[in-house]
Parts: sequence; structure tokens; C-alpha cells
Amino acid sequence: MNRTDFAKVKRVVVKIGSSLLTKGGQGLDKVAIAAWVEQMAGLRQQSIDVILVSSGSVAEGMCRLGMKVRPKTLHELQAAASVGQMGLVRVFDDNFQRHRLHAAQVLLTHDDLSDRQRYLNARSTLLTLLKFGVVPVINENDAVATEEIRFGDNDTLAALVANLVEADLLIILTDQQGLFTGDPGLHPDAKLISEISVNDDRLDVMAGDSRSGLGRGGMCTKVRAARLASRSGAATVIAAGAVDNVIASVISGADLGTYLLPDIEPLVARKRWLAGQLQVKGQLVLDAGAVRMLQNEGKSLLAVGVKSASGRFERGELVSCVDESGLEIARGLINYGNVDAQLIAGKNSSEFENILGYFDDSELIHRDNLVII
Ligand SMILES: Nc1ncnc2c1ncn2[C@@H]1O[C@H](COP(=O)(O)OP(=O)(O)O)[C@@H](O)[C@H]1O
Ligand SMILES: N[C@@H](CCC(=O)OP(=O)(O)O)C(=O)O
Repeated sequence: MNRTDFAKVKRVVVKIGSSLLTKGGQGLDKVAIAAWVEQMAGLRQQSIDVILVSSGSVAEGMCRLGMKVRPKTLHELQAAASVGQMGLVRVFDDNFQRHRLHAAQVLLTHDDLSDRQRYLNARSTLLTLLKFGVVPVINENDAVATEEIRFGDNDTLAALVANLVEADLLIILTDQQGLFTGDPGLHPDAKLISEISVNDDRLDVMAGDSRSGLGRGGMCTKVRAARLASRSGAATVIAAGAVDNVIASVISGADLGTYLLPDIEPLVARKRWLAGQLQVKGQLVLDAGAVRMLQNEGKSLLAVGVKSASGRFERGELVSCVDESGLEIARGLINYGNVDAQLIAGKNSSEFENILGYFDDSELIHRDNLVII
């Protein structure tokens, strides 16, 4: 994907770091936040799904509670985060409302994404919010996250969210122009990198830690986030939040910040990620026609070509597709749970509404969510 292809993206995760949001710790930068929200509203007008991952709860809480340095104990951090999150939510809600958009607060912990059932719940909630045109505003649930279950930095959280919703692009806004050959604060002659593959080993030498005392990760976690995001095919751009119209400019393909290339076709990456990530929960037996459609024509799987469904699975879970002799043909994320899948097996999609009382998707498994074995 070239930068010019960003104009075609359908779903974007925008991550904004603490130091940007809080003017280096002096309290929420309402002018800058209004400008970012206006740009995100612009994306919504182009029907691009937007998910915001916002840091700043600890930094804003510190400011509100008059703390001069980041607290050392977990309980103080948790307390500061709960106070600061109120400010974040209020300012984002006010700004999105101004553009007649709804925002939704979603606070996640590591467990929510590592536990299969909770992962699927989080995924369904986010996809449903996007379907309603809402902008989810995500942060770590710092008030309850203990050291063992913390993401710790929101770069990682943003990348996992990009995986979760299968975003095309992750934009990480920070206090630097992008990734430099070294930390510009320590190496004044460091050069901005415009484009680099996530697989380039030099990244590990160039990216350093945070020194602001507000953010957590520095560039290390941003590079790691780009690598994580690439596993589901998402491209990553690290850019300066202070640049005018930064989000819109990135989407328009401007040579801005650092583009971390996933270096693999999005669809291939997504399918590889799919195949590696999930446990098989059930089995569909396909008739010969459906097998041909999947193997030779690259089509989606329709219920009409399914002879039977077994196992216990929910919408969005991974099932195995076998031919009538039991040979595995494909794996994919199914659009219906096992009870409904059994009812509509062998049926035309025009009959779904009558049989189920509702109609979600005409395909049982969309071809983008299918991996041929
Ligand atoms: N190679 C690098 N290029 C740019 N910044 C770097 C680099 N290595 C380390 N950094 C540091 O990373 C910081 C940005 O990360 P961080 O403080 O976590 O910000 P944020 O709050 O936006 O996540 C920069 O201010 C800089 O000090
Ligand atoms: N959940 C924390 C995130 C801290 C964090 O990762 O900050 P940053 O490195 O600025 O993205 C908060 O809101 O303060």
C-alpha cells in the first residue's frame, strides 16, 4: 500500500498521546482537541469508520489533583486516572456532539482482549458502535488494571484495537514529527524517517523510550504497535499532532510523519492473522458446489451450499469447513451462531428472515474472513 492508497481506507484507528492532549501536563488542550475532533468528524462525513484511542487520563488526573510528578504507586496512578478520565470523556463528548456525532466510552483491560469470550464481546460492541456511526473513545481501564494485567501503554492498546476491528490504518499522533533515526532530544542531528518497513531491524536501534514523564511508551512501543497492527494488515503512520489538519493530511496521502509499511498485502496479512489467532469452534460440511466456489472461484460461503453445521459457536467465531468426505477445505469467521447456522444450512438467504426472524448477512462466511487450506 502506498500513501496515496490511504484515500481508500474504510476504517481508521487514531491514537493520541498524553503529552499532546495535556499540553505537556498543563491540563487538557481544548483547542487542539477541538481541531482533532473536527478532522475525525470530516472522516465520518466520508463514511470512514473512526475509532479513537485516547491517553491522558493519568496526566489530566495529575493536573486536577495538583500532582507535580507521575505517582509511583499503582493506587495513586489508578486514582489519578479515574479523575482524569472524567475530563477526557467530557471534552470529547462535547466536541463530537458539536459535529452531531455520538462518542462512546470504552475502557478495556488486557484480560478483555486475551480472554476469547471477552475479546468477542469487545469486538461485537465496537463493530455495533461503528455500525451506528458512533466514534468509540477507548482508553485502558486504568482504575482496575493491576500491574499484571496492564497494557501499560496505549500504543499497544491501539494496535490491538486495530487488530480487533480490522482497521486499515493506525494513525499515532505524538509530540514529534514522527520517528527519527534517534531520539531528537538526545541526538539533535537525527533525521526524520519518511517510510520504513515494520520488518526493518534498524527500527529497534532507532526507537527509544519516552522522556516526558507523562507518556509511557516512547517510540519503542509505537514501533511495536506498528508491527502488531501489521499482523491484521493495518498500515501505521506516526505523525505530529500539532501539525494543522494532520489527520486529514495523512489520509490524503501527504508525505507527513513516518509511514511504517506492513509489507504484506492487507488481505493476506488479515487471513494469516485469522488463521493463527483463533480456536476452531465448529464444523460445516459443504456440498461439492460450495467446495468448488471456495477453492476455484474465491467466493464467500453461502448457507445454501452447507449440508450441516456442528459444534458450539457464536457469530464471529472460527469454524472449519470440510467436504463430504471430511477433508478440511477452509476456515473462517462465521456470521451466525451454531443454532441459527443449523437452521439456515441448505437455505437461500432470502429465506433467513422467515426462518430466523431477522437477517444479518447474506453470506455465512464472507470471503475476506475465509482462509482456504
Ligand atoms: N527515534 C525517535 N524518534 C522520535 N522520538 C523518539 C525516538 N526515540 C525516543 N523518542 C521519544 O519518544 C517520545 C514520544 O513518545 P511518548 O512520550 O510516549 O509520547 P506519547 O505521549 O505521544 O505516546 C518523544 O518525545 C521522544 O522523546
Ligand atoms: N491509560 C493511560 C495511558 C498512558 C500512556 O500510554 O500514555 P501515552 O504513552 O501518552 O500514550 C492514560 O490514559 O494515562
